[in-house]
Amino acid sequence: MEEGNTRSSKFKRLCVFCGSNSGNRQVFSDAAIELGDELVKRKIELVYGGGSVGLMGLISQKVYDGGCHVLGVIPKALMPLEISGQTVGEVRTVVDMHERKAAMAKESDAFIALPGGYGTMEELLEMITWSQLGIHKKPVTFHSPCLRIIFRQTTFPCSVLKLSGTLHSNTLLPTNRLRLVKAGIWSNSETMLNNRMHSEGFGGSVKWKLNLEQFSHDGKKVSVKAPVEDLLFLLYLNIQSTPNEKLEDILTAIHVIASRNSPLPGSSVGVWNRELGWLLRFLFFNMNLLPTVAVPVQVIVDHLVLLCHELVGHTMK
Ligand SMILES: CC(C)=CCNc1ncnc2c1ncn2[C@@H]1O[C@H](COP(=O)(O)O)[C@@H](O)[C@H]1O
Repeated sequence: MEEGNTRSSKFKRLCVFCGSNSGNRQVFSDAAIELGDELVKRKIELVYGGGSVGLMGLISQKVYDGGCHVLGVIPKALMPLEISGQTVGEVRTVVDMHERKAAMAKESDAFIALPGGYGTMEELLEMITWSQLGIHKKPVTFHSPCLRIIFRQTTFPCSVLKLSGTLHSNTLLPTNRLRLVKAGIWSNSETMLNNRMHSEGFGGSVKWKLNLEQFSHDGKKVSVKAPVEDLLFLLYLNIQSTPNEKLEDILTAIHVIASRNSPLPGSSVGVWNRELGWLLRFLFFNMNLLPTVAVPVQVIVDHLVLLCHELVGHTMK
């Protein structure tokens, strides 16, 4: 809901993981400032790692200047100004990095990662792991508006995504593999987060999941109830390995779905339709830039057919 320049959000406090450096490209700083603006617009409080270095400093200053509460959680060892700089807003001192992460997780409703290095990646992956273990049930994602930029210009999410390649060694259960590749494809991080909340039963019942019992990988049948976004993300990861004629079919199918606007009452199909439209554009822009995950093309096509039937079936009722 929008009121002038202010939007409401179901998230009160968001934890942002990001680089302690600004990187060598303006787009990273822009992304931090842009996300800071989004939080202010939505009156969402920030939880972050404290200090004023790098992207952490940029986003915390932006949110603080915008009048929203900022909580910086900083280990004693990083407290000296010459290490981390001045923290704006509330400062919570903790004993070590472990306690910091636990505090950041406890204080937040969701997690978003901006570009960063090892620290950011470690924090992001730990939150995904905790989600996998059921330690928390909060959404975890990348700040999607800069996803395209990140794909083009850093190896960070590519590294995360490449981890999803472990699916081939069966060390990741299909359900957890899907959790790992949750990085947003949407134009709007919050839509993505809301959908995660939605599909995981927060703030509403589970309404829109595909039953992937027909999913066959390496000759094995798996049984997964997956939100549509997971399927689309798999598609997105694999589109590069899809032969052109199939690709055209897929994109046409997506377009047909995207042009439908008659969701079931109370369902999130309307949201999906909009997001599918965005996906279409995104796919065209990024087709050649994506890491390949060698899921057989036929599996993806089968999924998509299933997806079309499900979506069309539901939207036409
Ligand atoms: C000793 C030193 C170089 C300190 C730099 N100053 C820092 N101050 C506060 N948190 C930090 C600092 N460096 C890394 N971090 C932690 O690591 C994450 C970012 O690491 P990175 O830049 O992506 O890899 C941050 O979210 C934060 O939790």
